[in-house]
Amino acid sequence: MIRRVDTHSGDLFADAPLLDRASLFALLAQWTEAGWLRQLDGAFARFLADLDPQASPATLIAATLLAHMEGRGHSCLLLDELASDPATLLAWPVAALNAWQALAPALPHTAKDWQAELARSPVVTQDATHDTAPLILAGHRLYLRRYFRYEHNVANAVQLRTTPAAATEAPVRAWLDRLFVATADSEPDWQKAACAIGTRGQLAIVTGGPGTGKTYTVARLLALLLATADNPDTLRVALAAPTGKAAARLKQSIDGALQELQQKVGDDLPLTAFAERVGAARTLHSLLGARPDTRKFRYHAGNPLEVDVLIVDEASMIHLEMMAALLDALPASARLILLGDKDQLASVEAGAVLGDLCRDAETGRYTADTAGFVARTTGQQLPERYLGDGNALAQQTVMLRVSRRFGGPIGQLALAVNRGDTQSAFTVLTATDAAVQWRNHASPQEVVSLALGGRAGAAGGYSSYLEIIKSRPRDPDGYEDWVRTVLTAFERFRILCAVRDGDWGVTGLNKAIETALAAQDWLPRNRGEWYVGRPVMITRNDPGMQVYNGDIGITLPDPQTQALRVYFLDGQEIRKVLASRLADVETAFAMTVHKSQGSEFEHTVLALPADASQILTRELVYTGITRARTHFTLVTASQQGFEQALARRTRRASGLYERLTGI
Ligand SMILES: Nc1ncnc2c1ncn2[C@@H]1O[C@H](COP(=O)(O)OP(=O)(O)OP(=O)(O)O)[C@@H](O)[C@H]1O
Repeated sequence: MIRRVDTHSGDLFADAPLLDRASLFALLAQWTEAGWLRQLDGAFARFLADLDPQASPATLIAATLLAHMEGRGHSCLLLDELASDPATLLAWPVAALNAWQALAPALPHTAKDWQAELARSPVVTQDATHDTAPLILAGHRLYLRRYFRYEHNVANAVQLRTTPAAATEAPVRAWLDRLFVATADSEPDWQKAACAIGTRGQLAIVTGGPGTGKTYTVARLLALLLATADNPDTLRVALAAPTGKAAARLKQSIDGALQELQQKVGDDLPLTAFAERVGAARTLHSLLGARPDTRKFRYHAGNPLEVDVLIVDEASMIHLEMMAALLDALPASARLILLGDKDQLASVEAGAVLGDLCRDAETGRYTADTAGFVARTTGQQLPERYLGDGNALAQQTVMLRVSRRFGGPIGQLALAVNRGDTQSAFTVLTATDAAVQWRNHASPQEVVSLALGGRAGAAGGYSSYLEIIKSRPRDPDGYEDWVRTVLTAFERFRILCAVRDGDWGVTGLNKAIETALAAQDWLPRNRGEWYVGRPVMITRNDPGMQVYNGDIGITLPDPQTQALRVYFLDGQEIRKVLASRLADVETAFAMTVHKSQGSEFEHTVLALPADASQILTRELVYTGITRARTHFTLVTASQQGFEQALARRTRRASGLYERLTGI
């Protein structure tokens, strides 16, 4: 019988563990108290124990871990890794792992043993279609029913959409030769190939790092689709992205690219009128018709979106549930084009959908059939090294490999980090280039001083937007323009954190920055929760008020009533909400790297604590660096923490790739 566990060492104060239900729940309570599990994880096991009074402790512990892993972004629990390498899978602190090891003799030893044990319980099924059990066992993967269904639906929809449809190749070739300039490069023009591939099948993915021309390419693909459409006047195109900011940026870039193309193609294609018809880009929540208090959207298979072509940018931020909802709402006849950087951090919520979908993007793995199609439609032969036997999705995926505006030190640093090449990263960080600076062995105070404008030559901290706030116009006519200037100035500089809590985290730094700005009279010294100049981020969707998770606004007085309102900028459009009506917000001088996805700032500061264990990953550092447009400052507590981050990859358990590949 297990009586007690030492939460420092993980030692069990008992001899050999003999696991029964009561001792299991006592143990789970201790693990929760120690912070190794969430309350929810144990509560889920209790719920299953009520459903099946015979459920074995091993089944209940698997359920607890499954809930726990879902909370950490995994779509399933990998039983083979749980048996063979729990330390890597669970990534728990040493004491927790010791406790797990002490328990191990009482648990199944191999993946097969786990499967056999789980299969015995009526709360687990291997037949998801006929049985309503809450847990689904699929080989060595254990799923919550909800996630199994999402993954299954996404895989099915992707498979249906990637069946190549017969494309009329001659007009595609003719238009592609007009839209792209021929190059003498030995590498293929992947942008041109992406456009060709985008015309066959009902799904195409264009992935690439920042500035590789994803929007440039998709604007040409739109022109191509318009030029080759049976009924171009009625072609319905929608633009969307996970956040309002990313959506506004997408619309702006596409409009710009179409305007430019209009000059190229003259009267042969009405691209300017087409851009106007496309309308504004929406957030995915708004496109799908999110409703308050329900996970269900207004648009779904029974009430599909009225669209022929849907372009979704920043697809790395789309979580599994959202991707399932998006594919469900899209009519079979519609074409979906996903744009995104597969190397960025995955969504906060469970799933790493773009990463899973782009598993073969680097190597291409194009079949002879695809290579033939690309050759006929673009006049380019794909080099041997990109040929292979990839799945149907790999045939519809193109990776853009050349960055057009990211070649300097920031681009070099991003590349080195993405490869895990610590040496090259240090070479860039220690070179004396104004674009990249590194403050090592720093304290959080260093970050605060940067927020006050402590770096010459770069967008200088937050004082510049606060300076503009001080010159509020008296004339109400000029008010909107002033609001726009304030919001634009705020977007020039940002502090990104790896963690939420502590001195290096979002909460600690926000507080310290507020205090420091107030000490220099940039902010009111006596301020309540809401004050003029407070930047805030929305932390929960509220479709009723049209504010969405991740939206960033600034608190300013209403020109008529002086009541404090939060103003948001979508492209050039201003939205405002009464501050007192916003419940789910946090101050946004410092924000997490996760929440910064889809945004770029002239000067980005990335603050990395010495030890944030599993949170500090290569993807996190890469995402942080690639938010910087002209200046990047890395602030680290220790060099070792940075090195460890580069060595650590984000891995999310999922069965999506295997489903698509039929493994
Ligand atoms: N083939 C090309 N020839 C000339 N300019 C190009 C080409 N491809 C892209 N560009 C230019 O490079 C810049 C970056 O392109 P674009 O914005 O499309 O990249 P992106 O991958 O969408 O970037 P982000 O990651 O920021 O969304 C733009 O100014 C674009 O006009």
